[in-house]
Amino acid sequence: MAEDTVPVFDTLAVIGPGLIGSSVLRRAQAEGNLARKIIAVDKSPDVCARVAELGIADEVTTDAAAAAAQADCVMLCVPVGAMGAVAAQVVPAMKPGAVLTDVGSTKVSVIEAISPSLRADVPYVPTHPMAGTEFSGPDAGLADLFENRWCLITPLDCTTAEALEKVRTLWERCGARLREMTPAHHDRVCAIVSHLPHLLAFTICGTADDLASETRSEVLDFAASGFRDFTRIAASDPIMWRDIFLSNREALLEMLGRFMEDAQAMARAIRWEDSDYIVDRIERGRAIRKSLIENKQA
Ligand SMILES: NC(=O)C1=CN([C@@H]2O[C@H](COP(=O)(O)OP(=O)(O)OC[C@H]3O[C@@H](n4cnc5c(N)ncnc54)[C@H](O)[C@@H]3O)[C@@H](O)[C@H]2O)C=CC1
Ligand SMILES: O=C(O)C(=O)Cc1ccc(O)cc1
Repeated sequence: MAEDTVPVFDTLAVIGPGLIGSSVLRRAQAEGNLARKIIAVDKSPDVCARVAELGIADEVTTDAAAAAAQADCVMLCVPVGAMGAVAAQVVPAMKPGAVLTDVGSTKVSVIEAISPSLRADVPYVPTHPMAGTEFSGPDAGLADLFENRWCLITPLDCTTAEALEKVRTLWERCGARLREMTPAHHDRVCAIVSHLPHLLAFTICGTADDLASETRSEVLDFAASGFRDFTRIAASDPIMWRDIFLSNREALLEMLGRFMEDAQAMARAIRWEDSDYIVDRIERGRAIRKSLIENKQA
């Protein structure tokens, strides 16, 4: 058997087969070399029934501990606020040497929440695939969601080299590009590139919605592409984003503070007709967009 056809894990349990978890399931099914057997676990019987209907896992159950007991890798794909409780349920049931990993959008507080459940014989590899959409649930997943997207990995002292290598291979086989960093650095980077933009999108839609009703209907009728682009992000899942904001509170508040200072500076430039400042800021935005396109991340 060629090396890249050998499955990375014998049995992979995906806990929370929503957008991200079901994308991993679909990829595992499409490639055949992520795991020999795939188990999907969700607390919601409706989600389990849908995953079974979609036929994207070999086994589907609401019993997280029973699935974890069979698995060589348990991947937590639940909202970040649920990670600690789910780890407490699954880790005691895991086989010695089986790998624990998560895909949460924040890392410091997820690691803090999972740490009390960790065992010396269960290596833990925290990850964050930087790919997604505004949709959630098992129907939203895509086998190529991670193709050419970054997956950030924040190894810890309890991350063995062997577990890290396996999780890296799993994400490479999902098509992702990998980057390792510390959990604290991860949270600052994601606060600016992901969490603050979502906060701004939710806020601007709220501001528009607070306007008098006739103006609000005009917003809906005439929304130019600027507003429309914010509404896509603002359609994201409220529980997931509540959890992200609360769990990355410090880094997010710091980036929001910086943003508000810069927005004030822009307001001042507009008030005093400082054209050079305005043009400079817009040119910087255009340059960032151009680099994203060159990096194939647009
Ligand atoms: N949506 C996105 O674009 C991205 C999300 N993430 C992270 O991935 C994780 C999952 O996000 P999505 O797939 O978007 O969420 P989702 O809402 O589509 O799926 C989450 C699933 O977890 C299940 N769940 C919740 N609590 C549970 C529990 N205690 N036990 C078992 N199942 C439970 C829910 O029933 C749901 O089916 C989150 O931590 C999120 O921060 C990471 C990258 C991108
Ligand atoms: O849909 C979008 O624009 C996203 O930003 C998706 C996304 C959401 C959460 C993450 O942690 C990573 C990516």
